[in-house]
Amino acid sequence: MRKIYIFDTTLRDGEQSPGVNLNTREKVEIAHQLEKLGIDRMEAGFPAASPGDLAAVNAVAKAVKNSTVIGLSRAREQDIDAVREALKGAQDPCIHIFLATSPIHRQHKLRMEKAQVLETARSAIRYGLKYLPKVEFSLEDAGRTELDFVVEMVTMAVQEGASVVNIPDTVGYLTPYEYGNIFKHIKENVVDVDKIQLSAHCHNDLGMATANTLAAILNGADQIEGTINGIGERAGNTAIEEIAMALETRQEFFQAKTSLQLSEISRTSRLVSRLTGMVVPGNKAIVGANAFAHESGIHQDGMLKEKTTYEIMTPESIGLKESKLVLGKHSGRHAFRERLIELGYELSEEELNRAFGQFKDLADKKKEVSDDDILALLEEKLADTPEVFTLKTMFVTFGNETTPSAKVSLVNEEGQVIETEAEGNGSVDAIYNAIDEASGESVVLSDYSIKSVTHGKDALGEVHVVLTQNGLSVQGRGVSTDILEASARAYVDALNGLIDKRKNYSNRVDYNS
Ligand SMILES: CC(=O)SCCNC(=O)CCNC(=O)[C@H](O)C(C)(C)COP(=O)(O)OP(=O)(O)OC[C@H]1O[C@@H](n2cnc3c(N)ncnc32)[C@H](O)[C@@H]1OP(=O)(O)O
Ligand SMILES: CC(C)C(=O)C(=O)O
Repeated sequence: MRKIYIFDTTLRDGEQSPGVNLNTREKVEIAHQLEKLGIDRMEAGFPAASPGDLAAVNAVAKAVKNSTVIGLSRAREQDIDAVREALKGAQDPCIHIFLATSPIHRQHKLRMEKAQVLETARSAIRYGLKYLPKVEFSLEDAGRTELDFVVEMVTMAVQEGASVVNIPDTVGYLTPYEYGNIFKHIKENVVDVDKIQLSAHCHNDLGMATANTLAAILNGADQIEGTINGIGERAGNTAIEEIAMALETRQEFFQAKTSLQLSEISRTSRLVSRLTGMVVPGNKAIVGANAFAHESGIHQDGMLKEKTTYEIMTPESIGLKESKLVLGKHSGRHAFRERLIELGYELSEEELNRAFGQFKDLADKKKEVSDDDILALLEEKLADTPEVFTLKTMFVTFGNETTPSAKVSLVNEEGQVIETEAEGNGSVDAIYNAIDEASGESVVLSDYSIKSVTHGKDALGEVHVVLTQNGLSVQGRGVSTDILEASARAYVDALNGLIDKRKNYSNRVDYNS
């Protein structure tokens, strides 16, 4: 099967994402992980950009043993010299020289005629090859370049001895049909085209980077360029993990493969996200938190019966442990029962129906129902919880340069008012510390969530907490237009439930009897 070479530019085009700035140590850490992932070639930076980038590229060049390390350069001798300097010590160095070829870039940016572009690129490739063993040449904005000029430029690069010629859709303008067609045209019209590798480099401005890259592969591209998590200039680049998994999952269709260690994908994605600070959206293909999570009852039922009903690839294949069945308001009885079994409960049909009803009520109010919520539900007494404590007053002091503190007064069953004051890491923590003192209870806050129940500035906030104490879990809810008050109410509600549950523990509804 045909091998597709993977050129990673997370450290160069990826770093061009607004707000991202990787230091040398971070670049080297990512480079090591890219090696583990089995990346064939990695672009470590643009050495002429700054002395810092030159040093970082040099550090990567020296650290990496199993991939080609590449430095980017304009078609200018000073940039090429910077790459020479930066790649000193690299096992397998390569320079990547680019020059824009489209009419828009020629006229407005470079202010060059076609012939000047051709000759500038030719001289740069020659100069590069004097000092470095391999040159990749990119026709920046090839996607908007006249096809006959693309052929002329690629022919020149082949004649000058470039190893790889890259055809970027720099501004993410093309459709898969058009982009694939450029590769087909080059293959059919460039003499000796087999002396070079053809490379695809796509941007995601119209959300077509992955589709365009796959179209290039179908039309003869030997190498694809992209970044981890698809980060990069503007809307980003082709996400390498998407290409790798598309080729893997649809091997019979593409008849091409990469030599990536697919089980390193998840780890690489997490590292890049952490070091760049670019959060991966939950619904991102392959590496998003929801990519292997199932929430709706019908899907969860299918997954429990046979995973291939709703999963075209396994989470294990990218290095994750397992799929997630997320319990929420769309979940059904099958998934609920399965989770109960995992938690150690075997319920009768009647018990299941009752617990499922309570679960759906809770799911209507909470985005995701956790195991602690379920345990709290199962262990909850069916009668109304008597109020041992009620919240009378609260007063919170917060300033960004002072320690938050809270004064709380609770009324107990005997009608006594207990006033306490405590500090905390934040306002809610201070309130909870004060309530703990007033109630004399010692509990663990195992879940806290807040949501707005209505819309607008005067929206009601609903706080949901789960408290645990010696193996008992209880949930509590509080609603108020003020989120601090809602937080206090939820906590007191849960404390009352806990005290009541403790009293009645021996008589509790035993679902396992
Ligand atoms: C599509 C891409 O992603 S390309 C990579 C983009 N990445 C970067 O630009 C990051 C690093 N860049 C930088 O740090 C700076 O832009 C530098 C150091 C490279 C250049 O800085 P400056 O000398 O101040 O130039 P500036 O960036 O303002 O302008 C670019 C100049 O390069 C020219 N230029 C642009 N591309 C090329 C090229 N491939 N080859 C030769 N010259 C080029 C422009 O025409 C312009 O020339 P001019 O000054 O004669 O008008
Ligand atoms: C330098 C080139 C390859 C580039 O990043 C682009 O055209 O998008």
